[in-house]
Amino acid sequence: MTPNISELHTATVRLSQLKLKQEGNPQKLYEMKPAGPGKGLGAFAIQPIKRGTRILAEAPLLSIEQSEYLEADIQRSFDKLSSEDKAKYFTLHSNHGQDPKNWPSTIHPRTHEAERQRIEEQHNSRVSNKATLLSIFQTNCMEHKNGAAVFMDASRFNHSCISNAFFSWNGNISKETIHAMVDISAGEEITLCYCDALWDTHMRNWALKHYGFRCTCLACGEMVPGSFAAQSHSRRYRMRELQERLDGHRKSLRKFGKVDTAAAVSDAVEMCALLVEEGLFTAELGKAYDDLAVVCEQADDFRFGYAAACKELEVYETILGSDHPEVEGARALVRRLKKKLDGER
Ligand SMILES: C[S@@+](CC[C@H](N)C(=O)[O-])C[C@H]1O[C@@H](n2cnc3c(N)ncnc32)[C@H](O)[C@@H]1O
Repeated sequence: MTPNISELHTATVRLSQLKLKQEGNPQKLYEMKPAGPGKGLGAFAIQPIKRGTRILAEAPLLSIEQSEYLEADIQRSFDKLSSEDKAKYFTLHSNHGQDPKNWPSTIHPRTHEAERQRIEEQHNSRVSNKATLLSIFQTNCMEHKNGAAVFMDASRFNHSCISNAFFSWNGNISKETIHAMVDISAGEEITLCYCDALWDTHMRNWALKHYGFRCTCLACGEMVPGSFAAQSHSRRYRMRELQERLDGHRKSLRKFGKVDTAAAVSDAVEMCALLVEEGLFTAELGKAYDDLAVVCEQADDFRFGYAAACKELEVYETILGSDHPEVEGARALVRRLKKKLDGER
C-alpha cells in the first residue's frame, strides 16, 4: 500500500497539458434503455467516452430550496410547471410499493410535529400502492443548492458503488453535470454513486434501501475472504478512519496554525492511494490531494505541495469540468504554490 510519491510530481507537467474539454453543449453520448431486472431504465454509452468528458449538463425540471421538505413544498413547485412538464414529471420512475415490514413502525415520541409529519409522509409514499408526487421526488431527487431537484435525464442514471461517472451541481452554469470518471466503453452502463462512497457495505445498503433496491455491484458482493467485496469493505473502513484523521489535522491547522506534518502527510498519501486503488476518482480524492497540498505548504515543502495541488486540480477538472466553482479554488492554490516554488529557485 506504499504510495508512489514520485507519481505526484508528474502532475506538474500534466497541468500544462490539460486540454479544454467539450463543456458548452455536450452531444448526446448515451441512450436510455432497460437496465436489467428490477432496475428500470438506465443510461448506456452509445460510443466510447473518455475520462473527463462532460456527458450531460441539464437544468432542473423541478427544484425546491430547502433540504427538509414536506409534500406541500413539492406541490407548490409542481403547480408552477407547464402542463407539458407536469406530464413529463409523472413519466419518471417511482420506488413506491415497498414492504412496510422493512421500515420501523413507530416514531420516537419526542420527535417534534413538523419532523413527525415529514417522516410519516415519506414513509407513506414509499409503501403506497401508486406513484405520487412525493414518491417520484424521493426516487429521483439530487442535491441542489441547499435543497433538492429532479431532472429528466440526470435522474435516469442508475447507481453503482463503483460508479464510472460523477454528478455535481455547477452553480456557474446553473446546471447539473455528469462527467466520466474513467474511460467508458460503448454499450457500458453509465452509473453514479447515490450515497457516500466512503461508507462501508452496511451503511451503503441502509442508504440505498431508501431508494427501494439492494445494490449488486462488485463492492456489494459476497464478503468471502480475498474477494473484491471483502477488500473493498476494509479499504472503505480504513478510508473513513483516515477521513476523520484528516479532518482533525485540518482543524488543528485552522485553530492552532500548526499540525503534525509527518502524520498528516502520511494520512493524506494513504488516503489518495486507497481511493485510487478502490477506483474512486471522486471529490474525496480531490479533497485528499488538497489536504496534502495544504500541509506541505505549511511545512514549506512547495515542490511536493505544488505537485499535490496539480493532482487536485486535475481530479476536479476531470469530474466537475473546468468551469466549476470548485476548480477556481484549486487553480488558485496551484498558482500560489507555483509562485512560492519559483521564489525558492
Ligand atoms: C434515480 S432512479 C434511476 C432511473 C430509474 N432506473 C428509471 O427507470 O428511471 C432510481 C431508481 O432506479 C433503480 N435503481 C437505480 N440503481 C439501481 C441498482 N443498482 N440496482 C437496482 N435498481 C436500481 C431503483 O428503483 C431506484 O429507486
